[in-house]
Amino acid sequence: MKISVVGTGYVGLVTGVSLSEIGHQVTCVDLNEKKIEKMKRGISPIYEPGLSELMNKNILENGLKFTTSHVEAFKDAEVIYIAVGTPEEPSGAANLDYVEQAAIDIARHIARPVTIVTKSTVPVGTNHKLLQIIKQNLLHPVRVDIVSNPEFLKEGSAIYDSFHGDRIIIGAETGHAFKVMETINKPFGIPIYKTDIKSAEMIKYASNAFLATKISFINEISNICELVGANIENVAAGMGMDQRIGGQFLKAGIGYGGSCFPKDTKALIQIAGDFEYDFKLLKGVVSVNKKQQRVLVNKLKQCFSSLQGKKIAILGLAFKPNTDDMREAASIQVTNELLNLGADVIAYDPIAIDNAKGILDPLVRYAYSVEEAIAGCDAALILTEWDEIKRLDLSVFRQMEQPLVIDGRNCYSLDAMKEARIEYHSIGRPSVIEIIETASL
Ligand SMILES: NC(=O)c1ccc[n+]([C@@H]2O[C@H](COP(=O)([O-])OP(=O)(O)OC[C@H]3O[C@@H](n4cnc5c(N)ncnc54)[C@H](O)[C@@H]3O)[C@@H](O)[C@H]2O)c1
Ligand SMILES: O=c1ccn([C@@H]2O[C@H](COP(=O)(O)OP(=O)(O)O[C@H]3O[C@H](CO)[C@@H](O)[C@H](O)[C@H]3O)[C@@H](O)[C@H]2O)c(=O)[nH]1
Repeated sequence: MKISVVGTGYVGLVTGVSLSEIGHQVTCVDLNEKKIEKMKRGISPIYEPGLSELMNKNILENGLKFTTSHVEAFKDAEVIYIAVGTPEEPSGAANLDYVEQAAIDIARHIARPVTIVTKSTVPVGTNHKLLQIIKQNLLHPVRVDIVSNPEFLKEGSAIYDSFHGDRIIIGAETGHAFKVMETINKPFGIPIYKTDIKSAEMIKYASNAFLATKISFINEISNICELVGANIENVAAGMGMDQRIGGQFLKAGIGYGGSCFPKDTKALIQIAGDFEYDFKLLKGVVSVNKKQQRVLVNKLKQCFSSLQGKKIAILGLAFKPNTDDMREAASIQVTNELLNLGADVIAYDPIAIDNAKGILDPLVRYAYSVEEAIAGCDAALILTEWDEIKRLDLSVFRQMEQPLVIDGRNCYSLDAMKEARIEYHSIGRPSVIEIIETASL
């Protein structure tokens, strides 16, 4: 089918590339000329494993196109996906300016029947509103169907997720729209769940809110583990064996970040609030997450009488491994707090440094290897569990005069740290200094 995708952020680009890969004729349109120029030259604007290769393959083999022209993108399209951002408003609500503008852009350029598919995460009721906006702005009286088709990809494994997702949600109200979506998506071979539009919109928010709840829950348990002397890794493994609970998203750490969980949890609280419903549980999830992001600095504070002038290495800046995305990364809060406490902060990330430079405080200095970051430091804080960091030869920490590692992602086994005789504090597990002290009694 002839498909256009509006917006080439994570979702738009991955959607465009994967629809092209399964044989559709795809044109991606974005207002950002620099981005489009890059993609035309085969350069992905995002670091995402496998994306650049698949994008170039589809440019060459399947005629995947990029443009800034609405005329070029919309004139022949049978289906148009909206994948523009829905960022957080100061109130927590989703900002719908970009999706509404995209709807107007579409309405002003279509001259044949079109199915509009919303991939962006939008509050319940938005698709009906978009359909109204489109109908009010049409220059030619053509049939328009609307579909809610929320996206569930995870950054860092976006390509894999597109081809191996657990389900494709299709919210529609006409037989024609369901048929078009089934035709488009059949080659993915992923189970399709058909529902009404409002339920599809809610499935997306409820799914993210549930996953965020799992994370805040396990983080609370990890804090209690530290108090009672249990080990969160063992607790999560034992819990996850119960298929009703499931082992995924039970990794304790420094809270969730990224472009989705923080904003979508707040947006759902707001959606409920619009109907005077107080979503107490989700408010708890959000406040636990805020508290959890402070856990590392609190642990560090307990190791020193003052952090004034202390040199602290930050290992990992991206909100999760295998992405250069810095949106709502814990590193923002942690570096700000350390600088406020007078520490000298030197940071390393294998991929995200360029993005970090535009986001972190200018006082943060950067290193281009783990070794360079920790040389002469008083402590190293691990914020992102990159493979490179997990696989480090632990002797590298010996470059610190008194090795002290505070790990927000539980990258190393307690036994290995004990053997390396490195003071090691992690999440929900006994501290290695205590183990060394107890063993030598
Ligand atoms: N990032 C993810 O992993 C992810 C996963 C699932 C769902 N989502 C949802 O998908 C949506 C997009 O997220 P993202 O991270 O890809 O967004 P993004 O903000 O990174 O990218 C959006 C792109 O849309 C472009 N744009 C804005 N208005 C436009 C217009 N009128 N015409 C053409 N282009 C326009 C921008 O220039 C930008 O390149 C959001 O609603 C988000 O919540 C994101
Ligand atoms: O057990 C876990 C799992 C994740 N996280 C953290 O949670 C955040 C989000 O991680 P993840 O969900 O893997 O990445 P995202 O790319 O943000 O993906 C989420 O948000 C997307 C946007 O809506 C959805 O499409 C995905 O299904 C949903 O997983 C990151 O900070 C992770 O470090 C944990 O702390 N513990």
